Amino acid sequence: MFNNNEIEQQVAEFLLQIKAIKLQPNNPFTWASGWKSPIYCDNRVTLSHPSIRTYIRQQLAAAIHEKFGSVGCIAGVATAGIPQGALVAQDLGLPFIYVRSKPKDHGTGSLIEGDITTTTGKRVVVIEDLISTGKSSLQAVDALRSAGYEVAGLAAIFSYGFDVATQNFKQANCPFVTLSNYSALIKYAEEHQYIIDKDVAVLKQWRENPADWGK
Ligand SMILES: O=P(O)(O)OC[C@H]1O[C@H](OP(=O)(O)OP(=O)(O)O)[C@H](O)[C@@H]1O
Ligand SMILES: O=C(O)c1cc(=O)[nH]c(=O)[nH]1
Repeated sequence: MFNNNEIEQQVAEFLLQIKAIKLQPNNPFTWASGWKSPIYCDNRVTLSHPSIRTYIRQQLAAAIHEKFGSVGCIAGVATAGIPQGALVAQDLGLPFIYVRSKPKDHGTGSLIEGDITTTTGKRVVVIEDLISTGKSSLQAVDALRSAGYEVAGLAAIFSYGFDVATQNFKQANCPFVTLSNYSALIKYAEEHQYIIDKDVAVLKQWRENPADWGK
């Protein structure tokens, strides 16, 4: 049974354990959106830990089954969604394709890579590693729809839970599910002394207005 709370906490614990969560209040990260941030969640690190990537793969597969039912294809969002998506596709025995952020500028010039000519498997679930604003995810969703796919929804490992992302997904009419999220992460990190009070204060201030923080 897909149990959200338990999974949220377990994934948060894994991310903290393997130092995939990085805090740099004095040397902020720049995100894909251009936002500055004191925190970075590097889900790519999970790939280097076989038992953790297995857990994530299995939970993503279970979430897809529960939330989106029967699907014919898995699509990864380049680049961090590619390995996660390929693992999930393997788990489910489904075809796999991936969507680049822009068309390749040589060779085939493809935006979507893989066999997109099959008429079966046109109901696809998109795999992303992380949702901040949701822009990268939804760009991939658009590309797939333009190529004739029916996007059942998107599954990601982690979301910051920003309103802007919720609105963007709603506007795009694309349901999504994530294994863990920022509030579960902070709860676990505070309870288990992964962050010091000074950083908790910075994160609280950042979370109030992430788009303008550090500018
Ligand atoms: O929700 P958004 O505001 O779009 O941000 C999230 C995106 O940012 C990261 O990708 P990045 O652009 O860093 O590229 P990568 O996957 O190639 O590392 C992440 O993997 C998501 O795709
Ligand atoms: O928004 C992003 O670019 C981003 C944030 C984050 O915490 N981790 C990541 O991989 N990308």
